[in-house]
Amino acid sequence: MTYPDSFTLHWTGGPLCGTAQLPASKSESNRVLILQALAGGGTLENLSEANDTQLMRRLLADADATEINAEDAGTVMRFLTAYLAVTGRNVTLTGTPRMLERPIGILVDALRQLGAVIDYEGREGYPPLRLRGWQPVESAPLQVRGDVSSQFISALMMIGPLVPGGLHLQLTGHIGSRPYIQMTAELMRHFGAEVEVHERDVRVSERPYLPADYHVESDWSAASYWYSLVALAPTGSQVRLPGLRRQSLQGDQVVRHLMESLGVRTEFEDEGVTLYQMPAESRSSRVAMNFTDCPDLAQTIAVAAAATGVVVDMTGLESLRIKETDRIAALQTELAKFGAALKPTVDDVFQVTANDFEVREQHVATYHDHRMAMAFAPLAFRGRLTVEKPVVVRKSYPFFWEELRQAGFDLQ
Ligand SMILES: O=C(O)C1=C[C@@H](OP(=O)(O)O)[C@@H](O)[C@H](O)C1
Ligand SMILES: C=C(OP(=O)(O)O)C(=O)O
Repeated sequence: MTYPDSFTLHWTGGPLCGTAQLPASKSESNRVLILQALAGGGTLENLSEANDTQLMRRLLADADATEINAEDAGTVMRFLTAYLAVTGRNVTLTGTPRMLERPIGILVDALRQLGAVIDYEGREGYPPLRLRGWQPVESAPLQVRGDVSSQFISALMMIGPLVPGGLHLQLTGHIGSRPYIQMTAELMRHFGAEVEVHERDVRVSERPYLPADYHVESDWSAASYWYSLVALAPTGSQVRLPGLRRQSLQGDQVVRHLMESLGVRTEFEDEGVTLYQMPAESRSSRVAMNFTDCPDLAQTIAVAAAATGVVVDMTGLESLRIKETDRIAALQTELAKFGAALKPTVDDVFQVTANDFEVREQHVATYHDHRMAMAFAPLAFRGRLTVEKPVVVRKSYPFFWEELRQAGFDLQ
């Protein structure tokens, strides 16, 4: 699809009803691509069309490249750094200007202790990186901070079976995004690995991966935008989302509980879920939510809460500052355009509030961040709205705007 410079969105119909297609999980897809590369095979069904995943697939297939560009994909940058380090490649890893501001030192330090030769081509602790091979060594337990990005831990875990004597990580500090670590462990087991994750202790045995087939579940983070759409839509709205499972590996499935406070009920069916809008009286007036385990849901909830008038005390937002953009600053600037705020209160709490929330032809900037675009789009139920640089959705949900059009939005 081609994306214009901006989209003006507008809803003219009655209740939102129908079925929406979700992309496949990019977190599952990008792990399985690495694991199948290490295992030497297996079929992969329902691979995500997301740019982050298609990029991972292309880069893994290019065995001769001397420079690899991970663009703006955190999982690609972090997972490939570990994968390429232990496969002994001599290669430079780089990314978009924003990727060069996203830290990677914790992962590089750990890989060096495992015998990887890695240099910084620019600023210490940040990409671009120059990988110069691997002399595998048996290592003492590695101390790895858990409070910057779980992707470092997942990246190390996935190469664990190749490390002589296995891998032992001792996680330090506050551990964020823990469900993604669990997802990594589960998928590794699917490919024959022996891995144990306890509170702060991760152990992976040295043992070859086995090829295995995998069918990727739909993406729960992407589903969050449909929850928000149902929350903001006219009375009586409901949407069916195929491809989501009750037994999910994705921590963002917690959206179904969080969204109850904002008036959306979930019903599981054999092949997916249906979301129902509940009466406005069923919404909470004030609620506390912690995003330590599900940072990618924070923007969806902040915008939906502001629009529905639910005061949310948000915690666990620390990692938002180092994602595709500083998501806290971006939310603050964009919410202010609608008469809403995300204000620091006490002890790392950010409170979402809205006075006279109004949608009247505002332009939402997206900061190279797919989640800014998708989190604000549901506001089009409340008035005409322009989303700038809609191409950003390519990263995780390339056909998002098509789905909105199918659902009945006017997009110009
Ligand atoms: O491992 C993964 O697939 C991801 C982990 C999370 O990142 P952090 O661990 O940096 O919070 C999440 O925000 C990202 O979208 C995907
Ligand atoms: C943070 C995200 O992705 P990544 O860190 O993989 O770039 C995201 O998809 O919201």
